[in-house]
Amino acid sequence: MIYTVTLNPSIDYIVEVEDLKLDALNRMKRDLKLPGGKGINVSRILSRLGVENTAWGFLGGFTGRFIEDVLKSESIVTDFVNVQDDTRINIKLKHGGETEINGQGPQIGDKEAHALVEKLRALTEEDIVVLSGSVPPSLGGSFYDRLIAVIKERGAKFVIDTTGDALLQALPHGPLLVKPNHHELAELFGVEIEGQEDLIKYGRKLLEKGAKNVLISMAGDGALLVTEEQVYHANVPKGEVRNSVGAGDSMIAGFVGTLAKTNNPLEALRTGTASGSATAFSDDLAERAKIDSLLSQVQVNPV
Ligand SMILES: Nc1ncnc2c1ncn2[C@@H]1O[C@H](COP(=O)(O)OP(=O)(O)O)[C@@H](O)[C@H]1O
Ligand SMILES: O=P(O)(O)OC[C@H]1O[C@](O)(COP(=O)(O)O)[C@@H](O)[C@@H]1O
Repeated sequence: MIYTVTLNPSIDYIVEVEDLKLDALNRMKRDLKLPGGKGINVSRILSRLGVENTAWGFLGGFTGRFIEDVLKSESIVTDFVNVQDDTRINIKLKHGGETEINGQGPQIGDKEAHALVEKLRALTEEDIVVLSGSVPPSLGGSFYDRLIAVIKERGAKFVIDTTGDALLQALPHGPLLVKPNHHELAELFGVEIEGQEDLIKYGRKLLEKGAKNVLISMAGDGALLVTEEQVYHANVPKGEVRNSVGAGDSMIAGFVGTLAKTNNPLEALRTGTASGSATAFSDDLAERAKIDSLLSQVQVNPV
């Protein structure tokens, strides 16, 4: 079974304006409220791909109820710890470009944090846990370490999609997959990355530090999969970009769901890329039909 963990879910409030004017009244051309947070996005795509999964994390208040209702309407199994404060609302402002303003997240107390850790004690060796997104400041920087300790104790595998120290600290524990985008990879090592050779060089450093598979996503330029054996490149299919929020999460869902089913990293890369692009070409996360229709356009080649 695949479990996703979203410590800091969000309602993604997508707001489109014709021409953004600062210090003035702007009127929305269009707006859309979507359940968000990285693990939740992974769960929604896994379920569209027919991969059984359960969504774990923290939800609170009227915003939390909205998210839970949408997930239930999509028949996703949820098992969230309830918190007192409202789940955050992240603003995704479309004004020609895409400007994102993400909230800090609610206050989470020791009791609630402990309740989530306890849920992980039911894991088995058959399970994969996808740890995705930022950690609300009230949980403290090392909360993922606490979860990883229980995952390892239970013999389960994990994927981690986060940034900075939280990601670096997780590497020695051998994550099945990490998926930095090209900007995050450069930031992680505090370097400028010039081209494919540099991407591979720093991708290999993540392998040396313990990751089993390193997927480097490059938005419209596709993705590189760096493994011990080989490096592969996947191209992106053609389409009109509508909303790239959640593209990375969709890629992780496609990759992990397919790897769990087939144990074939190349098929996983192909489905992951098609899933990411299908979401970039959709208003909300991609529907299954769109992912399937793009699959034949994705070619995976050794580099
Ligand atoms: N502009 C785009 N055109 C086509 N595919 C895209 C585009 N943006 C994202 N994708 C797809 O989604 C994947 C992940 O996107 P990316 O933006 O790199 O991740 P993140 O959302 O984590 O920053 C890409 O590898 C690609 O398959
Ligand atoms: O936890 P963070 O890092 O603040 O990110 C949360 C945001 O990331 C998203 O999950 C989208 O992530 P990606 O675009 O990287 O796939 C949004 O739904 C959410 O608003």
